[in-house]
Amino acid sequence: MGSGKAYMDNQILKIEPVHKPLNATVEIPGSKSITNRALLIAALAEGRSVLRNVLFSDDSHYFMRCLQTIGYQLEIDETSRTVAVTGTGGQIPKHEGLLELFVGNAGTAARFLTAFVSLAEQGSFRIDGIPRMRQRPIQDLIDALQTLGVRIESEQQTGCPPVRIEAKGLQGGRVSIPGNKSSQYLSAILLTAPYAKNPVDIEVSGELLSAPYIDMTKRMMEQFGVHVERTGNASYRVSNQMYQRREYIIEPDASGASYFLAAPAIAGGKVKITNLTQNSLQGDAKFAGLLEQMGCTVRWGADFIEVEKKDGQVLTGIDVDLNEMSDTTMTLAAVAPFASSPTTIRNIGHIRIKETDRIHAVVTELRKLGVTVEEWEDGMRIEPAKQLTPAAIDTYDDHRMAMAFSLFGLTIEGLEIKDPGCVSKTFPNFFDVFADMCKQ
Ligand SMILES: O=C(O)C1=C[C@@H](OP(=O)(O)O)[C@@H](O)[C@H](O)C1
Ligand SMILES: C=C(OP(=O)(O)O)C(=O)O
Repeated sequence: MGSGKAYMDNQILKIEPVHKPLNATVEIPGSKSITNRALLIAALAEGRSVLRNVLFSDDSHYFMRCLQTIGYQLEIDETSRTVAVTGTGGQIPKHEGLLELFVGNAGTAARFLTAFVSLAEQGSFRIDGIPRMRQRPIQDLIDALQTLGVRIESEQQTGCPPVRIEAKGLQGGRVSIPGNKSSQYLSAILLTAPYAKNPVDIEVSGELLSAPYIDMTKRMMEQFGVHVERTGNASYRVSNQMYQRREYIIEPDASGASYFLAAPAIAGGKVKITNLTQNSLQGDAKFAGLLEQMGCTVRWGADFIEVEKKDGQVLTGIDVDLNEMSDTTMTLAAVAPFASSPTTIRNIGHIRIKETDRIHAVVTELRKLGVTVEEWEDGMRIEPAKQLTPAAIDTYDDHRMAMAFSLFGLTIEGLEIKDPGCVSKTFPNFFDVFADMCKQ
């Protein structure tokens, strides 16, 4: 089987069930969120940073290509998963005319690069993506950057990309930013704030969703030598500072790991993920805790995490607020029908504006398999399934739909995943790693 990237659009992949308990050790590619933060920070630092265990997927390719288009020198070695970035100490390279940056459907690239190019002293930039990206809101970030002195607008006044920026540097000052659509706006401002002309005081108005990603941003900024001051419950101050170039090892992707941790919960046996630890920067590493609540045994080692479902162990459903790790909604939704009681997933309304309307997509595909599900605006309740029927799963150009629903194929004979190549957004060799897990 080739890597996800090799698939043709609309190809269908049949998942082969496993007939014995799993017993596998799995290596997961680098984190998307950490890779794209590290690339941005390294570009802003002065001198050459070497990033290791870099994720090579659509989202990171777009990010790297955009940095190259802007004028950064990247030494890319995909075989050793290493990228060396020569940073320019906050001076964004000059260019003539309009610079077009294409970000596909990478939310992190769209949001982080919008703030990043706003640091340029001069120059016109246009950031655009695939049609779905043109439906993903960015107005709150545009408003915040305007407040900080940037000339920026949503080109078609839709509040979504394409975004036009006439750069003249980031002035800094006070800004309030809503946190109820995406945490990526706040991360974008925090990451670039050290290079504003004046200190930046940021206040989050209203609730902040996906909060662990802000901790990740803060912790990574600290790892590269920049301090973010917490000035209140929901406020931050970043003064003028410089990132320090360094060698940096990127953690395995915890959201990508969730499918493999969930596999033994469905098929029985155990799966160990190497190099993912309890000290992870990623909130999604806590997904294992949900499986533990459902009845699995979880072991954290110095350099691994392992999930086991013991022979005869019955899973129980859980009632969870998944706001802090909403990328794992699809994974939990795939485990839930195998529990003996219902699972309720709450406070995830914002996943309707991601790669697809994820609540609706999950509910629709679970129903195809014969699962009883109740859908509401910001959540769902999944009933235990007495019997699952095989189906061809629509994946909505959403990598997480493809990866999570593959889990059903571990026990259902004849389960098919449509357009499996969409996994290339964050995990191009997903199906190779999945097949290998089943074979071990
Ligand atoms: O900052 C990040 O790296 C991310 C933040 C989250 O998005 P939201 O803050 O939009 O929920 C998450 O879903 C996304 O996959 C990555
Ligand atoms: C929501 C996701 O991606 P992004 O917002 O970074 O495009 C994701 O990877 O599940």
